[in-house]
Amino acid sequence: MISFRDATKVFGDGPRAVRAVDSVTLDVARGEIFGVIGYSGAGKSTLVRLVNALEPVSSGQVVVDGQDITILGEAELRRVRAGIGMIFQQFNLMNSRTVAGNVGYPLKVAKWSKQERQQRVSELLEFVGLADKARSYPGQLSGGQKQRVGIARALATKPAILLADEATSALDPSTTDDVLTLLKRVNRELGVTVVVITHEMDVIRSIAHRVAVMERGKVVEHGRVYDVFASPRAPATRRFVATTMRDRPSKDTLERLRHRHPGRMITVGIREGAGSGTDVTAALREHGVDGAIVFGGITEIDERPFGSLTLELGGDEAAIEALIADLRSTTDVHDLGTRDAPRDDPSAIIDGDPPEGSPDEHEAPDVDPYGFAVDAIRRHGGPR
Ligand SMILES: Nc1ncnc2c1ncn2[C@@H]1O[C@H](COP(=O)(O)OP(=O)(O)OP(=O)(O)O)[C@@H](O)[C@H]1O
Repeated sequence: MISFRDATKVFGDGPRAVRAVDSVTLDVARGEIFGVIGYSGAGKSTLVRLVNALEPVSSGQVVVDGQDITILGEAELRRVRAGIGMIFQQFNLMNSRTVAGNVGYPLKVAKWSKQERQQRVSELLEFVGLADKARSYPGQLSGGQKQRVGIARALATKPAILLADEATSALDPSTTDDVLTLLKRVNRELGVTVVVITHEMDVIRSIAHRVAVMERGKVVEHGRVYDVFASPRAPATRRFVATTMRDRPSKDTLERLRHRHPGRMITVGIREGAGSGTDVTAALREHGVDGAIVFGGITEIDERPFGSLTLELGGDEAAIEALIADLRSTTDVHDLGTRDAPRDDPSAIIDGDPPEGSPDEHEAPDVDPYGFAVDAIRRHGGPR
């Protein structure tokens, strides 16, 4: 549906030039929810603005629904833009118009008749659950309701693509969930391809099928959300995953755990199929080892289970070793040792450090290039 081919956008020139989007090659499939995540200034907004040609590329190509939009004239671009809806962090509603007036505005511009407009507006308000607010003004609505109006307006002309630029960043957690659920319905029920831009990995985890991670204008990693969560490669990706998955004990938590549970502890990755919660229970039973769950969390990504459990093991030493070896054949296991003989520290994962021996071990910065300290991510990026 959308193809970036070596797409580059440079602002300014000479030594002050900023490569906001730097040689991005990426495909967004028809009918999917595609997430783009990155810290402030990574180039996310510029990337989506290339899709509706609000910004022209400096070089490379952007192909939308089979059409190379980098070679189109203004009149043709207007037609392409009509097939693309957009929603924003600050909603961008017209305060002097009613909800119905806002939603119907694009139809007025597109010269729909009054009767057709009225019918389409009530259909849209019904879809977003605001049928009773047609005559209200934006000032009388909550943030979540305003974003619903934004979504209804973006869908008015039946676009095939919806671009959502930080659409939930101004909303509280439960309202965010409602809006994300609505975006899922837009995708599933109306077949609209949705591109979601965000700095919150929770948003990606909740709705995206695939994700691209951006850093300094480049896509540093992309793939299915489940795969990216299960084995994040780029340091930036690991930090994003750590902000949303709080299932592994941090250094401080581990210290407290060791105090309460002096025995042998392990952290076991829980995945779909092999390495599932059921497998862990079966392995414990098979090896005659007791396992007390002392920390952890399992969530769903792309409707598949994902997370980890930290267990304190009790029983015969040899049986425990055999159990760990067995679990290691199907999933990742961190052996935390005992209080008196501590081993692996799973907070290495939370800190975003690459596992030992990985190629970018020496590249993982404590502070990202935009001065966003890892500590700050931990403090402010907690679970919603
Ligand atoms: N119109 C512009 N003129 C000059 N520089 C720009 C312009 N738009 C964006 N930039 C620069 O391009 C880079 C990428 O910006 P962009 O807004 O795309 O990032 P972002 O990831 O969306 O961040 P944010 O979430 O803060 O908007 C930044 O360094 C920004 O300052």
